[in-house]
Amino acid sequence: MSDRLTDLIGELARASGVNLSPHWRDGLGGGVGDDRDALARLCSEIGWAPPEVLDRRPRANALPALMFAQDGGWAIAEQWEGRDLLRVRTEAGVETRAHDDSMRFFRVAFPDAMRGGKPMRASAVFRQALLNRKSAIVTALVATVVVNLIALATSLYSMQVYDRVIPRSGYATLWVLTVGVVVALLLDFLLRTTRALLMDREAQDIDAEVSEFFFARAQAVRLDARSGGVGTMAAQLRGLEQVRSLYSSASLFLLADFPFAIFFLFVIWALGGIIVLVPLVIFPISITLALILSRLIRSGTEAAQVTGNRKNGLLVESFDAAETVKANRGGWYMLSRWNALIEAVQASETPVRKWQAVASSVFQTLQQIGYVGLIAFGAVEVSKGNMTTGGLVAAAIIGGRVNGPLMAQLPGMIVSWGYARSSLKLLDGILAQPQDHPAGGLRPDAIRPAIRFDRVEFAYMGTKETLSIPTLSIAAGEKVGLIGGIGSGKTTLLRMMAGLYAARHGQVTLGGLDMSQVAEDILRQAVGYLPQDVRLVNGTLRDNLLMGLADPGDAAILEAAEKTGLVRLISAHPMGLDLPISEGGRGLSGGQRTLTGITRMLIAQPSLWLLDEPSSNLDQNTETSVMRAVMDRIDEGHTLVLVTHKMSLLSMVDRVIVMGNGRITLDGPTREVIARLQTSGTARVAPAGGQRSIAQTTTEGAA
Ligand SMILES: Nc1ncnc2c1ncn2[C@@H]1O[C@H](COP(=O)(O)OP(=O)(O)OP(=O)(O)O)[C@@H](O)[C@H]1O
Repeated sequence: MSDRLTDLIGELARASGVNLSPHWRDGLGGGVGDDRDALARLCSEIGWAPPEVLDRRPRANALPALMFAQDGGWAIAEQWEGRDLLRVRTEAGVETRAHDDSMRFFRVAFPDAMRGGKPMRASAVFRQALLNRKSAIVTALVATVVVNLIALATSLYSMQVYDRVIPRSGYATLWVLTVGVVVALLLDFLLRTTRALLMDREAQDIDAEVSEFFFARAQAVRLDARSGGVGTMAAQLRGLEQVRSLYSSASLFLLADFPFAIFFLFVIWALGGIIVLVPLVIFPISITLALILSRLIRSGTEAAQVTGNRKNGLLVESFDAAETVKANRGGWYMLSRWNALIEAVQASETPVRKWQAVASSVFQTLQQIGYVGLIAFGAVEVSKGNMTTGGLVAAAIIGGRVNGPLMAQLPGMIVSWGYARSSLKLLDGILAQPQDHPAGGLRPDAIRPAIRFDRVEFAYMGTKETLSIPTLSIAAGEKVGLIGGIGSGKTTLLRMMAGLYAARHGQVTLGGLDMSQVAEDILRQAVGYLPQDVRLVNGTLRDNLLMGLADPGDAAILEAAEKTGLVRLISAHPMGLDLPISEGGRGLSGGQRTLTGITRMLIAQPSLWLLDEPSSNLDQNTETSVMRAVMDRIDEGHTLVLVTHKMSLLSMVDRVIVMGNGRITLDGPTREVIARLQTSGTARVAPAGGQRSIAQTTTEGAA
C-alpha cells in the first residue's frame, strides 16, 4: 500500500476540514503504487468517487489539492505563492516549487464521516455500501450460479438414471453418474458454505460502514433541529440491520436466483416442450400475488414500525427518567402507556401477519399445483412420446428450482421490504435534518472571541419565536453576566453564542465570521461551553475530561483538577483518573459533574468562555474557589459570558445583560444595571448593542 499517498490524503482531508472516518484506511490492500493513476485506483479501492482532474493551472480557490509531478511524485499543492510558484507540502515538509505544465492537480471527493458527504437518500447509502464490495458480490454471484448449475446437473442425473440406467440395467453408467453427482454435491456444499461465510463477513462490514455513517449523521443533526425524543431517534437507527439484510438477500435474489428461474424455464422447455406452459402460467400469477400482497401489508408495516419506535422511545425514557417516575409513583402511568403501545403495535402487526400467513399458504398451494400440473401435463407428453420419463423427472426437479425462489423466497422478502421501506423513510428523515456545520467551512488561523448578533430570531422546532435579538455585540475581552427570569431565554442565547443553535433569521458572527460557516473543529477549539446540567458519558473520568482534546498529560490534567477541587475525587478513588463513569455520568454527584465540566474547560483553554449557571450545584466555598480558578485562566483578550441566578457572581463581570421573554431588556455596566434593578423595575436602558449606558424602560426583574 502506498502509505505516502494515504498520508497525503489524510492531511488534505484535515486541511479541508473533513472528518474522515478513523477506519478509512482499514482493509486497503497493497499494490496501488505511486504513479499518476495511483490516486484513481486508491479512490476506487476505498469506494470513493473518482478524483476530479483540475486545470493544469488551478485557480487559487481550488487549492489545497493533490498534485502529481513527474519528478517529485505526489504532494499537496497548498496555495499559490506567486504567479508561477506553488507552496507544496510533501512528506519532507513544505517547500516552494516552480509550476510547470507536467504537473497534474486532483480534487478528492471526500466522504465526511461526521456529515456523510453530499446529502443523499438512505437507500443510496446502502446501495453504495453494496457496490463498494463488488468483488464479494461477484464471488457470491458466481457461487450462486455454480450452485444452480449443480442443481441442473442433479436433475439431469435423474433423467439419465430413468432413461438409460433402469431400462438397460447399466450399473457401470449408474456408478459413474452417481460418483459424478456426489462430487458435484460436495462442491455444492463447499460453495454454499463459502458463500454463506463470505456474505456474513461482508454483511458485518456493511453493517459497520453503514451504521458508522448514520450514527455520525444522527450526531451531527443540529441540536435545535432534532425532532422526536432520544428513544425514537435511537429506534430510527435500529432499522439499519433490517434494511441491510434485505439489500443483500434481495440483490442475490434479483441478480442470481431470479434470472436462473427464467433460465430453468428454458431448460424445462428443452426437456418437455409444451409442459413449460405450467410454470409459465404460475410465474405471472405468483408475481401478481406478490405485488398485491406488498400493497396490502404496506400500511400495516409502516404503522407497526412507527408504534414500535415509540415503544422503544418509552423504554429509553422510562429508564432515563427512572428517578422522577419512582419518586412520583409514575410506574403505573408508564405501564399504562406501555400497554397502550403494545396494543397499538399488535393492532398494526396483526393484518401484516394475517396477510403473510395467507400469502405463504397461497404460495405453497401454488407450488403444489405447479408440481402436479407439470407431472400431469408431462405424463400426457410422455405417453404421446414427446418426452422421456427421465425428462419428466428432471423437469419436475427443475420446476422446483423455478418455484423455490418465486414461491418460497418472495413472500418473506415482500414483508421484509414493507418493514425496510419504513425504516428507510425514518433514515431519510435523519438525512434531511439540518447538520451542524457545512463540510469544510472557514478555517481562520485564530478567531477573535467577539460576538455579534444582527437581527437574530430563533425558535425551537414547532414553536413560535423564542428569541428575538435585534442587535447585540460583545467585544473580545469583555466579561458579561447574563441574568433574567426563569425561561427568559438565557440558555437559548448562550447556546446560540456557542454555535449549537442556528438563527432562523439574521446572523450570528464570531470574530467577524458567520458562526454557521466556521469549521466545526476550529469553532470548538475557540468556544468553551459549560451546560447547566453537565452530562458525562460512559468511559473513564480521563475520557470525559479529554473528550475532543489532545492529551496534555496527567500533570496538566491534575493541575487543572487541583484548581477546581476535582482532585479530591481523583485522589480518593483507587483508580484515580481512570475511575469508571457509567452511562449518563451516574456515580458522580451533580457538583462533581459540574467540576468535571469546568476542569475540562480549564484544560481546553478556549478564548470564548460560555458558562451556564456554573455554580448552581456548588457550595459557597467551592463556588468561590472554582470561580477564582476560572477567572485566573481567562486571559486578558478572552471573553466570558456567564449565565447566573446569583447576584454574588456578578462581581466578576463588568457588564450585565438582562433577558426577559426572549428579549434583551437591560444592558449596561454591572453597577448601573444592578442599581437599576434594585431601585425599581422601570429603568431606562439603551437598545442592546454593547452600549454602556442604561436608557430604556423595562419591567423585568433579575433572577
Ligand atoms: N428544547 C426546547 N424545545 C422547545 N422549547 C424550549 C426548549 N428549550 C427551551 N425552550 C423554551 O424556550 C424558552 C427559553 O428557555 P431557556 O432555557 O433559554 O430559558 P432560561 O432563561 O435559560 O431559563 P432557566 O433560568 O430556567 O434556565 C422557554 O420558554 C422554554 O420553554
